Amino acid sequence: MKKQVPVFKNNDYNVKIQDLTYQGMGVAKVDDFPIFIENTLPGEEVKVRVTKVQKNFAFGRALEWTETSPDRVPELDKAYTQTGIASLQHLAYPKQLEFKQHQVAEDFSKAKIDVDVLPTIGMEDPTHYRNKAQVPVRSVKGKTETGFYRQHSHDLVPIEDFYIQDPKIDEAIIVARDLLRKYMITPYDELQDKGVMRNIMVRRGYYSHQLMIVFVTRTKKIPMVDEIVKELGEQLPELVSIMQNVNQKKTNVIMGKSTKLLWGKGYIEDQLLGLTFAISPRSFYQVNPQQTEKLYSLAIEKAGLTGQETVIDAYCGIGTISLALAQHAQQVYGVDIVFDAIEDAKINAQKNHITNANFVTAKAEDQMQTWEEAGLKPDVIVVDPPRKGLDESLIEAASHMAPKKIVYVSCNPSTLVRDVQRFMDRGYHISGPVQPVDQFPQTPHVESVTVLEKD
Ligand SMILES: C[S@@+](CC[C@H](N)C(=O)[O-])C[C@H]1O[C@@H](n2cnc3c(N)ncnc32)[C@H](O)[C@@H]1O
Repeated sequence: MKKQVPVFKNNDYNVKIQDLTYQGMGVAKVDDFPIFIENTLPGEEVKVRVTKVQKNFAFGRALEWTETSPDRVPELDKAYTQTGIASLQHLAYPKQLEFKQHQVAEDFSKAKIDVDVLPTIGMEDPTHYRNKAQVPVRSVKGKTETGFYRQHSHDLVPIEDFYIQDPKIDEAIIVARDLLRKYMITPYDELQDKGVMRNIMVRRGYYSHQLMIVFVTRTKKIPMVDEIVKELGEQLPELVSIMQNVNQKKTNVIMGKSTKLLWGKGYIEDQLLGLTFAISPRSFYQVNPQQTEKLYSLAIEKAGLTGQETVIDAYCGIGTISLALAQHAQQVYGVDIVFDAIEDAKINAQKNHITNANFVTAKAEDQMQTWEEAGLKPDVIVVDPPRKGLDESLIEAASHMAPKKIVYVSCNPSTLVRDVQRFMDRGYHISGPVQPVDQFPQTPHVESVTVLEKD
Protein backbone atom coordinates (compact mmCIF):
# COMPACT_ATOMS: atom_id res chain seq x y z
CA MET A 1 0.00 0.00 0.00
CA LYS A 2 1.30 3.47 -0.83
CA LYS A 3 2.55 5.28 2.27
CA GLN A 4 0.73 8.53 3.03
CA VAL A 5 3.13 11.48 3.22
CA PRO A 6 2.22 13.41 6.42
CA VAL A 7 3.23 16.91 5.20
CA PHE A 8 2.04 19.08 2.32
CA LYS A 9 3.73 21.72 0.24
CA ASN A 10 3.04 25.31 1.37
CA ASN A 11 1.60 24.14 4.71
CA ASP A 12 3.12 25.32 8.00
CA TYR A 13 4.11 23.08 10.91
CA ASN A 14 5.49 23.73 14.39
CA VAL A 15 8.51 21.47 14.81
CA LYS A 16 11.57 20.89 16.98
CA ILE A 17 14.95 20.47 15.27
CA GLN A 18 16.52 17.17 16.25
CA ASP A 19 19.74 16.92 14.32
CA LEU A 20 22.04 18.52 11.76
CA THR A 21 22.69 16.76 8.45
CA TYR A 22 26.17 16.43 7.01
CA GLN A 23 25.17 19.33 4.74
CA GLY A 24 24.48 21.48 7.80
CA MET A 25 20.67 21.49 7.52
CA GLY A 26 18.46 21.09 10.57
CA VAL A 27 16.26 18.00 10.62
CA ALA A 28 12.78 17.95 12.15
CA LYS A 29 10.25 15.15 11.99
CA VAL A 30 6.49 15.13 11.52
CA ASP A 31 5.16 11.62 12.23
CA ASP A 32 8.68 10.30 11.66
CA PHE A 33 8.84 11.99 8.25
CA PRO A 34 12.01 14.15 7.99
CA ILE A 35 11.95 17.78 6.93
CA PHE A 36 15.28 19.43 6.13
CA ILE A 37 15.42 23.09 7.08
CA GLU A 38 18.23 25.55 6.32
CA ASN A 39 19.50 27.90 9.02
CA THR A 40 18.14 25.86 11.94
CA LEU A 41 19.97 24.16 14.80
CA PRO A 42 19.29 21.19 17.07
CA GLY A 43 17.02 22.11 19.98
CA GLU A 44 15.37 25.00 18.15
CA GLU A 45 11.60 25.17 17.84
CA VAL A 46 10.41 26.72 14.62
CA LYS A 47 7.38 27.26 12.48
CA VAL A 48 8.37 25.75 9.13
CA ARG A 49 6.77 26.17 5.74
CA VAL A 50 7.18 23.06 3.61
CA THR A 51 8.61 24.09 0.25
CA LYS A 52 9.17 20.74 -1.46
CA VAL A 53 7.86 17.25 -0.75
CA GLN A 54 9.52 14.08 -1.97
CA LYS A 55 8.72 10.43 -1.33
CA ASN A 56 10.84 10.01 1.80
CA PHE A 57 11.58 13.55 2.97
CA ALA A 58 10.68 17.20 2.51
CA PHE A 59 12.41 20.57 2.52
CA GLY A 60 11.15 23.56 4.44
CA ARG A 61 11.88 27.18 5.26
CA ALA A 62 11.93 28.40 8.84
CA LEU A 63 9.46 31.26 9.24
CA GLU A 64 9.61 31.93 12.98
CA TRP A 65 11.62 30.71 15.95
CA THR A 66 9.86 30.09 19.27
CA GLU A 67 13.04 28.66 20.82
CA THR A 68 16.56 29.42 19.61
CA SER A 69 19.74 27.47 20.27
CA PRO A 70 22.43 28.88 22.59
CA ASP A 71 24.87 27.86 19.83
CA ARG A 72 23.33 30.33 17.40
CA VAL A 73 25.22 33.46 16.32
CA PRO A 74 23.62 36.27 14.28
CA GLU A 75 23.27 35.61 10.58
CA LEU A 76 25.51 38.08 8.73
CA ASP A 77 23.92 37.89 5.32
CA LYS A 78 21.14 35.64 4.04
CA ALA A 79 22.99 35.33 0.74
CA TYR A 80 25.70 33.23 2.45
CA THR A 81 23.13 30.60 3.37
CA GLN A 82 21.04 30.91 0.19
CA THR A 83 24.10 30.27 -1.94
CA GLY A 84 25.73 27.80 0.43
CA ILE A 85 29.05 29.70 0.47
CA ALA A 86 28.82 29.91 4.27
CA SER A 87 25.80 27.81 5.14
CA LEU A 88 26.98 27.31 8.75
CA GLN A 89 27.40 31.04 9.39
CA HIS A 90 24.67 30.88 12.08
CA LEU A 91 26.52 28.24 14.16
CA ALA A 92 29.15 29.51 16.65
CA TYR A 93 32.61 28.55 15.40
CA PRO A 94 33.59 26.27 18.34
CA LYS A 95 30.35 24.38 17.68
CA GLN A 96 31.17 24.10 13.98
CA LEU A 97 34.39 22.37 15.02
CA GLU A 98 32.47 20.00 17.28
CA PHE A 99 29.96 19.32 14.50
CA LYS A 100 32.81 18.27 12.20
CA GLN A 101 34.44 16.05 14.81
CA HIS A 102 31.06 14.45 15.47
CA GLN A 103 30.47 14.00 11.73
CA VAL A 104 33.65 11.96 11.30
CA ALA A 105 33.06 9.99 14.52
CA GLU A 106 29.50 9.16 13.51
CA ASP A 107 30.51 7.89 10.07
CA PHE A 108 33.07 5.53 11.65
CA SER A 109 30.63 4.44 14.32
CA LYS A 110 27.89 3.68 11.75
CA ALA A 111 30.40 1.38 10.03
CA LYS A 112 31.16 -0.18 13.45
CA ILE A 113 34.80 0.87 13.25
CA ASP A 114 36.13 1.66 16.69
CA VAL A 115 38.38 4.72 16.52
CA ASP A 116 39.10 7.91 18.45
CA VAL A 117 38.37 11.12 16.59
CA LEU A 118 40.19 14.12 18.03
CA PRO A 119 38.77 17.63 18.33
CA THR A 120 38.91 19.47 15.00
CA ILE A 121 41.90 21.76 14.54
CA GLY A 122 40.32 25.14 13.79
CA MET A 123 41.37 28.65 12.79
CA GLU A 124 41.88 31.60 15.05
CA ASP A 125 40.03 33.81 12.58
CA PRO A 126 37.71 31.55 10.57
CA THR A 127 36.80 34.18 7.96
CA HIS A 128 38.34 35.55 4.75
CA TYR A 129 40.54 32.49 4.35
CA ARG A 130 39.97 31.34 0.75
CA ASN A 131 42.78 32.02 -1.71
CA LYS A 132 40.62 31.30 -4.75
CA ALA A 133 37.22 32.37 -6.11
CA GLN A 134 35.25 31.25 -9.14
CA VAL A 135 32.25 33.46 -9.65
CA PRO A 136 29.64 33.36 -12.40
CA VAL A 137 28.98 36.55 -14.38
CA ARG A 138 25.30 37.00 -15.23
CA SER A 139 22.77 39.67 -16.05
CA VAL A 140 20.43 40.35 -13.13
CA LYS A 141 17.66 42.87 -13.77
CA GLY A 142 19.58 44.07 -16.81
CA LYS A 143 22.84 44.68 -14.92
CA THR A 144 26.10 42.71 -15.11
CA GLU A 145 26.56 41.06 -11.74
CA THR A 146 28.99 38.72 -10.02
CA GLY A 147 28.03 36.58 -7.05
CA PHE A 148 27.03 33.00 -6.51
CA TYR A 149 24.18 30.69 -7.48
CA ARG A 150 21.27 30.18 -5.12
CA GLN A 151 21.64 26.55 -3.96
CA HIS A 152 20.18 23.92 -6.31
CA SER A 153 19.58 26.56 -9.01
CA HIS A 154 21.36 28.71 -11.54
CA ASP A 155 19.88 31.99 -10.29
CA LEU A 156 22.67 34.39 -9.49
CA VAL A 157 22.60 36.14 -6.11
CA PRO A 158 24.81 39.25 -6.44
CA ILE A 159 27.49 39.33 -3.71
CA GLU A 160 30.35 41.77 -3.16
CA ASP A 161 31.67 40.69 0.24
CA PHE A 162 32.02 36.91 0.16
CA TYR A 163 33.00 36.70 3.85
CA ILE A 164 35.12 33.56 3.48
CA GLN A 165 37.40 34.85 0.68
CA ASP A 166 40.56 36.90 0.92
CA PRO A 167 39.16 40.49 0.78
CA LYS A 168 41.71 41.33 -1.94
CA ILE A 169 40.03 38.68 -4.10
CA ASP A 170 36.62 40.27 -3.48
CA GLU A 171 38.14 43.60 -4.49
CA ALA A 172 39.60 42.14 -7.71
CA ILE A 173 36.21 40.67 -8.64
CA ILE A 174 34.54 44.05 -8.23
CA VAL A 175 37.22 45.80 -10.30
CA ALA A 176 36.81 43.20 -13.05
CA ARG A 177 33.00 43.35 -12.89
CA ASP A 178 33.04 47.15 -13.15
CA LEU A 179 35.28 46.97 -16.22
CA LEU A 180 32.92 44.45 -17.82
CA ARG A 181 30.11 46.92 -17.15
CA LYS A 182 32.13 49.87 -18.46
CA TYR A 183 33.07 48.13 -21.72
CA MET A 184 29.64 46.50 -22.06
CA ILE A 185 30.94 42.92 -22.25
CA THR A 186 27.83 40.78 -22.35
CA PRO A 187 27.43 38.29 -19.52
CA TYR A 188 26.73 34.68 -20.40
CA ASP A 189 23.08 33.76 -20.82
CA GLU A 190 22.81 30.09 -19.97
CA LEU A 191 19.32 29.50 -21.35
CA GLN A 192 20.11 30.96 -24.76
CA ASP A 193 23.78 29.94 -24.69
CA LYS A 194 24.75 33.48 -25.69
CA GLY A 195 26.99 36.23 -24.38
CA VAL A 196 30.73 36.49 -23.75
CA MET A 197 31.71 36.29 -20.09
CA ARG A 198 30.85 33.12 -18.16
CA ASN A 199 33.00 33.26 -15.04
CA ILE A 200 35.80 35.12 -13.36
CA MET A 201 38.38 33.09 -11.48
CA VAL A 202 40.75 34.85 -9.09
CA ARG A 203 43.64 33.39 -7.12
CA ARG A 204 45.90 35.21 -4.66
CA GLY A 205 49.01 33.89 -2.97
CA TYR A 206 48.66 34.02 0.81
CA TYR A 207 52.33 34.79 1.38
CA SER A 208 53.33 36.13 -2.04
CA HIS A 209 50.23 38.32 -2.58
CA GLN A 210 50.54 37.52 -6.29
CA LEU A 211 47.19 37.87 -8.00
CA MET A 212 45.82 36.00 -11.04
CA ILE A 213 42.61 36.73 -12.92
CA VAL A 214 41.17 34.25 -15.41
CA PHE A 215 38.26 35.26 -17.60
CA VAL A 216 36.26 32.21 -18.63
CA THR A 217 34.48 33.10 -21.85
CA ARG A 218 32.06 31.47 -24.26
CA THR A 219 33.61 33.31 -27.20
CA LYS A 220 37.21 33.17 -28.36
CA LYS A 221 37.35 36.96 -28.50
CA ILE A 222 36.78 39.39 -25.66
CA PRO A 223 35.82 42.79 -27.10
CA MET A 224 37.95 45.70 -25.80
CA VAL A 225 40.33 43.18 -24.26
CA ASP A 226 43.39 45.46 -24.44
CA GLU A 227 41.61 48.26 -22.57
CA ILE A 228 40.31 45.85 -19.94
CA VAL A 229 43.74 44.31 -19.39
CA LYS A 230 45.39 47.73 -19.15
CA GLU A 231 42.89 49.06 -16.62
CA LEU A 232 43.02 45.87 -14.54
CA GLY A 233 46.77 46.30 -14.24
CA GLU A 234 46.39 49.94 -13.25
CA GLN A 235 43.79 49.23 -10.58
CA LEU A 236 45.24 46.02 -9.15
CA PRO A 237 48.96 46.46 -8.49
CA GLU A 238 49.34 42.87 -7.18
CA LEU A 239 48.34 41.36 -10.54
CA VAL A 240 50.97 39.14 -12.13
CA SER A 241 48.77 37.12 -14.48
CA ILE A 242 45.69 37.71 -16.62
CA MET A 243 44.47 34.71 -18.60
CA GLN A 244 41.53 33.73 -20.74
CA ASN A 245 39.98 30.30 -20.71
CA VAL A 246 37.50 29.48 -23.47
CA ASN A 247 34.59 27.21 -22.64
CA GLN A 248 32.16 26.84 -25.55
CA LYS A 249 30.27 23.90 -24.11
CA LYS A 250 26.82 24.00 -22.49
CA THR A 251 28.07 22.57 -19.24
CA ASN A 252 28.34 23.15 -15.50
CA VAL A 253 32.08 22.49 -15.68
CA ILE A 254 33.64 25.92 -15.27
CA MET A 255 36.82 25.74 -17.34
CA GLY A 256 37.17 24.72 -20.96
CA LYS A 257 40.21 23.07 -22.51
CA SER A 258 41.98 26.08 -23.98
CA THR A 259 43.68 28.72 -21.86
CA LYS A 260 45.70 31.64 -23.21
CA LEU A 261 47.80 34.30 -21.62
CA LEU A 262 46.50 37.85 -21.94
CA TRP A 263 49.14 39.53 -19.81
CA GLY A 264 51.97 38.69 -17.39
CA LYS A 265 52.88 35.07 -16.68
CA GLY A 266 50.79 31.91 -16.81
CA TYR A 267 50.91 31.14 -13.10
CA ILE A 268 51.23 32.66 -9.66
CA GLU A 269 53.65 31.55 -7.00
CA ASP A 270 53.01 31.01 -3.34
CA GLN A 271 54.74 29.38 -0.40
CA LEU A 272 53.70 26.50 1.85
CA LEU A 273 55.89 25.22 4.68
CA GLY A 274 58.77 27.27 3.29
CA LEU A 275 58.61 25.75 -0.21
CA THR A 276 57.68 27.78 -3.28
CA PHE A 277 54.98 26.57 -5.65
CA ALA A 278 53.93 27.68 -9.12
CA ILE A 279 50.18 27.37 -9.52
CA SER A 280 48.58 27.52 -12.95
CA PRO A 281 44.87 28.15 -13.55
CA ARG A 282 43.70 24.57 -13.99
CA SER A 283 45.74 23.03 -11.18
CA PHE A 284 44.22 22.14 -7.84
CA TYR A 285 45.66 24.08 -4.95
CA GLN A 286 44.31 23.88 -1.39
CA VAL A 287 42.02 26.87 -0.80
CA ASN A 288 42.90 27.51 2.84
CA PRO A 289 46.67 28.00 3.00
CA GLN A 290 46.85 28.60 6.77
CA GLN A 291 45.09 25.33 7.54
CA THR A 292 46.88 23.50 4.76
CA GLU A 293 50.18 24.06 6.53
CA LYS A 294 48.70 22.42 9.64
CA LEU A 295 47.20 19.61 7.57
CA TYR A 296 50.43 18.85 5.72
CA SER A 297 52.57 19.09 8.85
CA LEU A 298 50.30 16.52 10.40
CA ALA A 299 50.41 14.23 7.35
CA ILE A 300 54.23 14.48 7.29
CA GLU A 301 54.49 13.81 11.02
CA LYS A 302 52.14 10.83 10.72
CA ALA A 303 54.15 9.44 7.80
CA GLY A 304 57.01 9.08 10.33
CA LEU A 305 59.82 9.37 7.77
CA THR A 306 63.51 8.93 8.58
CA GLY A 307 65.01 9.86 5.20
CA GLN A 308 65.30 6.24 3.99
CA GLU A 309 61.77 5.67 2.71
CA THR A 310 60.15 5.35 -0.68
CA VAL A 311 56.86 7.23 -0.67
CA ILE A 312 53.95 7.42 -3.12
CA ASP A 313 51.79 10.56 -3.10
CA ALA A 314 48.62 9.66 -4.99
CA TYR A 315 46.43 12.58 -6.16
CA CYS A 316 49.43 14.86 -5.73
CA GLY A 317 48.16 17.98 -7.55
CA ILE A 318 51.06 20.39 -8.05
CA GLY A 319 53.24 18.31 -5.75
CA THR A 320 52.69 20.21 -2.54
CA ILE A 321 52.61 17.21 -0.18
CA SER A 322 55.09 15.28 -2.33
CA LEU A 323 57.77 17.96 -2.15
CA ALA A 324 57.23 18.52 1.56
CA LEU A 325 57.63 14.74 2.04
CA ALA A 326 60.65 14.55 -0.28
CA GLN A 327 62.67 16.52 2.25
CA HIS A 328 62.28 13.62 4.71
CA ALA A 329 62.31 10.62 2.34
CA GLN A 330 64.67 8.89 -0.05
CA GLN A 331 62.37 8.98 -3.07
CA VAL A 332 58.84 10.26 -3.69
CA TYR A 333 56.55 9.31 -6.59
CA GLY A 334 53.56 11.55 -7.31
CA VAL A 335 50.61 11.00 -9.64
CA ASP A 336 47.73 13.24 -10.70
CA ILE A 337 45.23 13.10 -13.54
CA VAL A 338 45.66 16.77 -14.53
CA PHE A 339 48.51 17.31 -16.99
CA ASP A 340 49.00 21.00 -16.04
CA ALA A 341 49.21 20.11 -12.35
CA ILE A 342 51.99 17.58 -13.04
CA GLU A 343 53.83 20.10 -15.22
CA ASP A 344 53.58 22.52 -12.24
CA ALA A 345 54.80 19.76 -9.90
CA LYS A 346 57.92 19.18 -12.06
CA ILE A 347 58.67 22.92 -12.16
CA ASN A 348 58.07 23.11 -8.42
CA ALA A 349 60.58 20.33 -7.76
CA GLN A 350 63.20 22.31 -9.73
CA LYS A 351 62.28 25.60 -8.07
CA ASN A 352 62.92 24.05 -4.66
CA HIS A 353 66.04 22.12 -5.78
CA ILE A 354 64.37 18.82 -4.97
CA THR A 355 65.74 15.97 -7.07
CA ASN A 356 64.20 12.93 -5.36
CA ALA A 357 60.63 13.43 -6.56
CA ASN A 358 59.22 11.93 -9.72
CA PHE A 359 55.83 12.94 -11.18
CA VAL A 360 53.49 11.21 -13.64
CA THR A 361 50.24 12.30 -15.29
CA ALA A 362 47.81 9.39 -15.04
CA LYS A 363 44.77 8.14 -13.24
CA ALA A 364 45.99 7.23 -9.77
CA GLU A 365 44.16 3.88 -9.94
CA ASP A 366 45.97 2.96 -13.19
CA GLN A 367 49.34 4.26 -12.10
CA MET A 368 49.18 2.39 -8.79
CA GLN A 369 48.83 -0.84 -10.79
CA THR A 370 51.64 0.18 -13.13
CA TRP A 371 53.92 0.81 -10.14
CA GLU A 372 52.88 -2.45 -8.56
CA GLU A 373 53.61 -4.39 -11.77
CA ALA A 374 56.98 -2.62 -12.01
CA GLY A 375 57.84 -3.96 -8.55
CA LEU A 376 57.81 -0.64 -6.69
CA LYS A 377 57.81 -1.22 -2.94
CA PRO A 378 56.76 1.97 -1.15
CA ASP A 379 57.18 2.22 2.61
CA VAL A 380 54.45 4.83 2.85
CA ILE A 381 51.54 5.73 0.57
CA VAL A 382 49.82 9.09 1.00
CA VAL A 383 46.40 9.50 -0.64
CA ASP A 384 44.49 12.78 -0.92
CA PRO A 385 41.62 11.97 -3.28
CA PRO A 386 38.66 14.11 -4.34
CA ARG A 387 35.31 13.67 -2.58
CA LYS A 388 34.45 10.41 -4.30
CA GLY A 389 37.37 8.73 -2.54
CA LEU A 390 39.50 5.87 -3.81
CA ASP A 391 38.81 3.49 -6.62
CA GLU A 392 38.69 -0.09 -5.39
CA SER A 393 41.43 -1.05 -7.88
CA LEU A 394 43.74 1.52 -6.26
CA ILE A 395 43.11 -0.01 -2.84
CA GLU A 396 43.80 -3.44 -4.30
CA ALA A 397 47.10 -2.41 -5.92
CA ALA A 398 48.18 -0.33 -2.92
CA SER A 399 47.56 -3.25 -0.55
CA HIS A 400 49.52 -5.62 -2.80
CA MET A 401 52.51 -3.29 -2.56
CA ALA A 402 52.21 -3.75 1.22
CA PRO A 403 53.44 -0.36 2.51
CA LYS A 404 53.93 -0.18 6.26
CA LYS A 405 51.76 2.92 6.40
CA ILE A 406 48.99 4.57 4.47
CA VAL A 407 48.25 8.20 5.30
CA TYR A 408 44.76 9.08 4.13
CA VAL A 409 43.96 12.80 3.77
CA SER A 410 40.22 12.97 3.18
CA CYS A 411 37.71 15.69 2.33
CA ASN A 412 34.71 13.39 2.70
CA PRO A 413 34.25 11.24 5.83
CA SER A 414 31.75 8.89 4.24
CA THR A 415 34.08 7.78 1.42
CA LEU A 416 36.97 7.77 3.91
CA VAL A 417 35.15 5.25 6.10
CA ARG A 418 34.22 3.09 3.08
CA ASP A 419 37.86 3.06 1.91
CA VAL A 420 39.28 2.44 5.39
CA GLN A 421 37.00 -0.57 5.67
CA ARG A 422 38.36 -1.89 2.36
CA PHE A 423 41.94 -1.46 3.57
CA MET A 424 40.99 -3.21 6.83
CA ASP A 425 39.65 -6.13 4.79
CA ARG A 426 43.11 -6.34 3.18
CA GLY A 427 45.28 -6.51 6.30
CA TYR A 428 45.45 -2.92 7.59
CA HIS A 429 44.28 -1.36 10.83
CA ILE A 430 43.80 2.24 11.92
CA SER A 431 46.76 3.45 13.91
CA GLY A 432 46.12 6.24 16.39
CA PRO A 433 43.29 8.75 16.38
CA VAL A 434 41.71 10.39 13.35
CA GLN A 435 42.43 14.12 13.21
CA PRO A 436 39.91 16.49 11.58
CA VAL A 437 41.33 19.81 10.35
CA ASP A 438 38.98 22.64 9.46
CA GLN A 439 39.89 23.61 5.93
CA PHE A 440 36.48 25.14 5.19
CA PRO A 441 35.16 27.22 8.14
CA GLN A 442 31.51 28.36 7.90
CA THR A 443 30.71 25.43 5.61
CA PRO A 444 29.85 21.82 6.53
CA HIS A 445 32.86 20.39 4.66
CA VAL A 446 35.16 18.19 6.74
CA GLU A 447 38.82 17.35 6.14
CA SER A 448 40.70 14.77 8.18
CA VAL A 449 43.87 12.68 8.39
CA THR A 450 43.80 8.95 9.17
CA VAL A 451 46.74 6.58 9.37
CA LEU A 452 46.53 2.90 8.50
CA GLU A 453 49.26 0.42 9.37
CA LYS A 454 49.92 -3.08 8.18
CA ASP A 455 48.68 -5.72 10.69
C1 LIG B 1 41.97 16.96 -2.99
S1 LIG B 1 43.04 17.28 -4.34
C2 LIG B 1 44.60 17.03 -3.59
C3 LIG B 1 45.79 17.61 -4.29
C4 LIG B 1 47.07 17.75 -3.49
N1 LIG B 1 47.37 16.59 -2.70
C5 LIG B 1 47.04 18.99 -2.64
O1 LIG B 1 46.93 18.89 -1.41
O2 LIG B 1 47.15 20.09 -3.19
C6 LIG B 1 42.74 15.93 -5.35
C7 LIG B 1 43.56 15.83 -6.61
O3 LIG B 1 43.17 14.62 -7.25
C8 LIG B 1 43.28 14.80 -8.65
N2 LIG B 1 42.49 13.71 -9.25
C9 LIG B 1 41.16 13.56 -9.35
N3 LIG B 1 40.86 12.35 -9.84
C10 LIG B 1 42.03 11.69 -10.03
C11 LIG B 1 42.38 10.38 -10.49
N4 LIG B 1 41.47 9.51 -10.86
N5 LIG B 1 43.68 10.07 -10.53
C12 LIG B 1 44.64 10.95 -10.15
N6 LIG B 1 44.36 12.19 -9.72
C13 LIG B 1 43.08 12.55 -9.65
C14 LIG B 1 42.84 16.21 -8.88
O4 LIG B 1 43.37 16.72 -10.07
C15 LIG B 1 43.40 16.92 -7.63
O5 LIG B 1 44.68 17.46 -7.90
